[in-house]
Amino acid sequence: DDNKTPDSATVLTYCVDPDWMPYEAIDDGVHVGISADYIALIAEKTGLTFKLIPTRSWLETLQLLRNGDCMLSPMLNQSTEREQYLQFSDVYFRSPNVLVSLRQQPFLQSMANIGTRSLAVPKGYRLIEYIKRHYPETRIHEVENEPAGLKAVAEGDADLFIGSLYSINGQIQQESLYQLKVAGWLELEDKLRIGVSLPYQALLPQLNEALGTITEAEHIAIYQKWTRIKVMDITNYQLMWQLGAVAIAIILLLTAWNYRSRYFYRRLQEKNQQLEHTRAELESAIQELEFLSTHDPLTRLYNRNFFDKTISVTQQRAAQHTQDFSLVLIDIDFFKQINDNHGHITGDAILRELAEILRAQIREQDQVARWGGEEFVIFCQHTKADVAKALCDRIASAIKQYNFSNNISLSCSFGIAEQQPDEHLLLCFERADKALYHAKQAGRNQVCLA
Ligand SMILES: Nc1nc2c(ncn2[C@@H]2O[C@H](COP(=O)(O)OP(=O)(O)OP(=O)(O)O)[C@@H](O)[C@H]2O)c(=O)[nH]1
Repeated sequence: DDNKTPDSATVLTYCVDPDWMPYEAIDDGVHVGISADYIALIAEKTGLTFKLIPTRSWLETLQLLRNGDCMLSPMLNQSTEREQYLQFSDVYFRSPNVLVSLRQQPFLQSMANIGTRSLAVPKGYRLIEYIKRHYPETRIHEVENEPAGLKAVAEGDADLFIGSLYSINGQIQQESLYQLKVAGWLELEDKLRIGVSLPYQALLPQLNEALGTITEAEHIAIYQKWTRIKVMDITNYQLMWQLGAVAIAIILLLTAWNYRSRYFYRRLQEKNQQLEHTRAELESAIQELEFLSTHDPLTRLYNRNFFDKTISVTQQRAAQHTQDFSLVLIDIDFFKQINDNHGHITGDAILRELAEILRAQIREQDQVARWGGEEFVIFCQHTKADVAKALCDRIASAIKQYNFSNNISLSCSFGIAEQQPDEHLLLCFERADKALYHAKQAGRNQVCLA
């Protein structure tokens, strides 16, 4: 067949990489892997017949392609060097190229960071071409194939291996090379095509057409069939630990912050409670003080201070409205004897009991105060002397009936003064005092009118 034009009768010979799973390999003389499935698909779609020429290495495959002993190779990258003897189809399969190192190596990210590390690359791979062009400083350590490259890294003969993600993944799983990890990605990805030996390039349009009719579902089915292996652990542990540490630090900080806030909140609440307590105490102290400033602590009646103030205000009002009032002075008879005979404590009790009687007997408009030791004063507004007298009689009889402490019987003397027109309170008081004096003089236990 001189013009090399393919027809359905032609058997197309091809060579593959014998050791590049899952892309392709030769297993007991049979072509297996991704490219085997694509060859089968293309055969089905075109009616062409393909025949594998087995080889022992990728280099041998390239050799057979170069001298035309193989018409094509179904899955390889295009490169300048290869273009000298191959024509390439459209890309039909892509996969990233990755760097592999021992686990303890740092994460390198890309070729740019490999520095002086030695790099294992399979012989004949166009990656060698690529690295020599872009990273001429790199120390390249050529190996037979991908498994040999991975082994070199695992055993420390090379620092890094470079290859195709899916095949590396598969081999790490298969060989249990778990001391290896992916240490970076290459900017270069595998764009896999069919390479046709130049004398047979007329095959290409038909092959491209066949590739073009492969559906997405068919692509995915093949991809999944051969890459359905556990995803290699490509975790960057160092970064993970760092992130973890940062996260823990943040959590601890937040917890500490929260704890401190709560602590301060509690302290604040305590302080507030103390403050509230102190405020309440202060308020009651103020109330007590206010009370004491106008009241007698023993009898809880008004004291002289209140009486002075209130009466002077009332006096002014009385002067304006010519309101009349009466003053009643009350003095306990022989109180000294009570103290002497029964003691001061009983004397105090008697004073409180008398105060109780006075409070009970006075009318709403009256105001009673303890004037001094055993002396009381009642200020009776709008009250004439005769009405004040009636009040005194009522008080005297209440005292008589009252059951005092220690069964003490008690009497009081009363002095009443009715305000004269325009009379000053003090003068009125003096007259009441005089009346009281008369009551005492007249034998006590009686009411005297000024
Ligand atoms: N227990 C007690 N005694 C008081 C208080 N204030 C004054 N006294 C006593 O009241 C007595 C008043 O005595 P005097 O002024 O001599 O008058 P009296 O004994 O009541 O006799 P006459 O007023 O003349 O009937 C004194 O012994 C005071 O010590 C007090 O708050 N409590």
